[in-house]
Amino acid sequence: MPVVLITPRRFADSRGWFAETYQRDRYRAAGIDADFVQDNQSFSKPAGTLRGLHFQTPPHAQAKLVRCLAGRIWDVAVDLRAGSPTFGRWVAAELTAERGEQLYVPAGFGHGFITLEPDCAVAYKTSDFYAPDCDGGIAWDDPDLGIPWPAPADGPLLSDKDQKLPRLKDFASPFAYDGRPLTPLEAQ
Ligand SMILES: Cc1cn([C@H]2C[C@H](O)[C@@H](COP(=O)(O)OP(=O)(O)O[C@H]3O[C@@H](C)C(=O)[C@@H](O)[C@H]3O)O2)c(=O)[nH]c1=O
Repeated sequence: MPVVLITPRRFADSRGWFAETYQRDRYRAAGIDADFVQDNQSFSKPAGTLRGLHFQTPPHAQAKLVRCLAGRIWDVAVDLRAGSPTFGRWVAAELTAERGEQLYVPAGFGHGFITLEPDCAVAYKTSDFYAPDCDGGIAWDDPDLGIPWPAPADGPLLSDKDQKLPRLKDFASPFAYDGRPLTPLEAQ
C-alpha cells in the first residue's frame, strides 16, 4: 500500500469528543490493509527529538500506523523498496494531538519523526512483532535523501544508535517493490 494520511472523524459534544482511531474494515477501504499485532508508545521530552529512520527487514518487516497523542511531530516515510521508481524519495506530514491525523507507513519504508513541541507522546500500531535481529536504519541526515527536518539550530536530540546509522548508498535493500506508488501524499 502507498503511504496514507488519514484523519479520523471526531464526534463532539459537551464533554469533549469521541473518535474511532482504528476500525479494520474502514481502514482497509482507505488502503490500510495491514494486520496489526503490536501497539507501541514513545514519549519525547525536548522539542527537536528525532527518532529514525527505522525499519525492520524481512521476514519481520513492519507496516506502521502512527499518531500523536500529545504535542506535534513531523513524520516522515522514505521509500526503501528496491527497484521502486521512487526509491529514496520521501513523504512527510505533520501529526498533531489536536487534530488526530494518522500516517500509514507501509512495509518497505523507513520511518522517522522529529518532535515540534516538548513532551510529545507518539503511538503506533505495527504489523509484525519487535524483532531486534531485523532492526535496521538509515541516517536521518543522509544528503542523498535531503530531508529538510525542522530541527533546532544546534541539531536534533538523537539516540546513540541513530547517530551511527548507514547512508542509503551503503544499504542493500531487502525490500521488494510491489508496484504500488508512493502517492497519494506528494513525493518530494
Ligand atoms: C521498537 C521497540 C523497541 N524496544 C526497546 C528496545 C530499546 O531497549 C528501547 C528503545 O528502542 P529504540 O531506541 O529503537 O526506540 P525508538 O528510537 O523510539 O524506535 C522507534 O522509532 C520509530 C521512528 C519507529 O518507527 C519504531 O518502529 C521504532 O524503531 O525499546 C522494544 O522492546 N520493542 C519495540 O518494539
